[in-house]
Amino acid sequence: MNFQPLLDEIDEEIRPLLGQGGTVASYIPALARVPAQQFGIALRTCQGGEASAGDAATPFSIQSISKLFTLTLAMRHLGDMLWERIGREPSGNPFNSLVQLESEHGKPRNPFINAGAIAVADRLLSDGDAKAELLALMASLCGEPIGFDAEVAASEAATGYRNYALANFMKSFGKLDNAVEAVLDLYFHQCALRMSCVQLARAAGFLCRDGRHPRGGEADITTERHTRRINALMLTCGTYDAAGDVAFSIGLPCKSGVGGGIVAVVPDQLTLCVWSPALDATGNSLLGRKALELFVAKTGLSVF
Ligand SMILES: NC(=O)CC[C@H](N)C(=O)O
Repeated sequence: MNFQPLLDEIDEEIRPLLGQGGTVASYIPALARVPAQQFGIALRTCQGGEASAGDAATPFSIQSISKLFTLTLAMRHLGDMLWERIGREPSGNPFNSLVQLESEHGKPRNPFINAGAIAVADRLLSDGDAKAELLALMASLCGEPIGFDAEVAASEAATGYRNYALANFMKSFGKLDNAVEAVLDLYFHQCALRMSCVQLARAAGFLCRDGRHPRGGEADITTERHTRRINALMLTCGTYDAAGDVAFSIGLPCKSGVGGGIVAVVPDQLTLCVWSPALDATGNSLLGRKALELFVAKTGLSVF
């Protein structure tokens, strides 16, 4: 199927809504200065067909979408042992919340909230040069080099008080093996990966191919079993305390980031990435969600 006319149509419907709501993340200058009036959408089928519209080639800070890729690596390294340190339940709380950690003895609810991703980063660090491994994975998935935005990484470190609090709290429960500074250095860098919608739709391609490499011919990224589990976690936890509403209104596994990107998966069919920097109160892209709702309404594609 040729999705290009559909993506053009969605772009035309979304563009008049730009600037009409939401706020760009402002906790660091590099994100605060991103112009809100941008929208991109890109799609890749599991056979490799691609379509894109709007600002789909503009690189942005992928932020929490990176949690998808570090989780994939950690599941590869640790298998089911990973779940000794990290839960699989939606948190129902904001992504950077501290409240559940105390009563739950430093075990984060899931790998997609900040605490969970910090715990994943700790596990990866114990297994070698995690930054290099992450960059190699992203380059392989995209077929071109992907880099960290040094300014974003430095600002995340300079202002990441809550993330330091989360990491120190987990360390106090004996739930991080590595030094807090080293764990957060990896976490801040993964958040600072810069990619476009086109690159993210490609990179997530293994999630609609039962874990096989998006471009085929190369080693599998992960197993079919892990892929099913990653997609399940995206559906239940990938958009934080909006996950229930996203499942209700979109019905696809999604992973968002405060840079305004959302990756979505239609298992066995395609992966999508939408981007628009203005966020709703839950830290998810307002028009990104709207665009995914339009996509599902127009195609009838959903896991339900
Ligand atoms: N939801 C997000 O994208 C959060 C990422 C952000 N860098 C943070 O750690 O708070």
